[in-house]
Amino acid sequence: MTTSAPPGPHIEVRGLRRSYGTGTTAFEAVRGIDLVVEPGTVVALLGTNGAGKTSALEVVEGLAPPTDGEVRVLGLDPVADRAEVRRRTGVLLQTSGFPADLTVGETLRMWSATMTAPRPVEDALAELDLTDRVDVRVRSLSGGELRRLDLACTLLGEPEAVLLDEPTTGLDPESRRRVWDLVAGLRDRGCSVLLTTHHLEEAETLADRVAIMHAGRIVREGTPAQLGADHPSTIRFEGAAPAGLPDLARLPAARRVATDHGRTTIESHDLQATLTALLADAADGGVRLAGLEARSATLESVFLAVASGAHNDDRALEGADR
Ligand SMILES: Nc1ncnc2c1ncn2[C@@H]1O[C@H](COP(=O)(O)OP(=O)(O)OP(=O)(O)O)[C@@H](O)[C@H]1O
Repeated sequence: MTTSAPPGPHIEVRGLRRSYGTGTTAFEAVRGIDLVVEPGTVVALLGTNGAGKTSALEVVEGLAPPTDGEVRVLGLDPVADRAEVRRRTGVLLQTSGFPADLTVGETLRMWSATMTAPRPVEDALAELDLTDRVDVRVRSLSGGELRRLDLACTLLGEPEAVLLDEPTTGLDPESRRRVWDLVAGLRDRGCSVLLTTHHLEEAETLADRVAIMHAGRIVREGTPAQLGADHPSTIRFEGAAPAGLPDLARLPAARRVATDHGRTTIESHDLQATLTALLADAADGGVRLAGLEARSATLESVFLAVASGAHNDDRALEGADR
């Protein structure tokens, strides 16, 4: 990896807008977003379907010019300085377009031949667990293997900045974990990573910062902990509230109690206070709470609030129409 990036963010997006079509049929998919990815960090772009994640990422990748706003990758313009940006970044698109007749090994060697300083193909194969697939033709690969081949190609040039559009879609849990380790390794060696994902656990595990998009705008941005801070924790157990327990709604810091899908959920603003009181009541009443679990606010609760339109619209509109 070279170290020629100027000091400052590896990826910088300011007031980015992207529209499709013109005139009365124009549609603005990205409506003024700001995003910064510092070296050695992972930023996850989450969002509802059609939120504009891919549309934004394609501009950062240099595949389309912005309708308005500015994008810098390693201090360069991804469209005007396309050749250099391409050489120093790794891009994983949502779908790959490898020739179906080539084998895995041929594909990687062909890719490697286009690069100035690729790493050994064998290392890339081993890293993505593809060594025993080296002679298999692309057309015969499973969806997960194809995704791993795609990733191997993305990382072959030892990129300084990496853009990954849904890197683990279609991967089984074990392969997904392997990709997470790989992304964490990239970060540890100073690489910047901007990825989109629908897996909230992926964002929670990997991302230093998360941006949640909805209808073309970033409506939440921060560390996973910051995003969860305003949201209630949850306590769950199987079935309805058992006889022998006092009214759950009167537990300290309990906000909402609901029983659906065969489970009772208690939302709390102070998990420790609510849980302590619940356990004391259960002990006093000789009640066993089956399948008991307690969780701090997760990205899932933040995301669901955004998706259901319960987010703070003032913040959503901050970036609008600037
Ligand atoms: N070429 C295009 N022409 C017109 N509209 C488009 C085009 N590409 C995307 N869109 C629209 O732009 C919006 C944003 O799409 P985009 O693919 O960026 O969303 P996304 O957040 O990546 O969605 P998903 O999570 O479903 O992949 C969608 O409403 C989509 O229909």
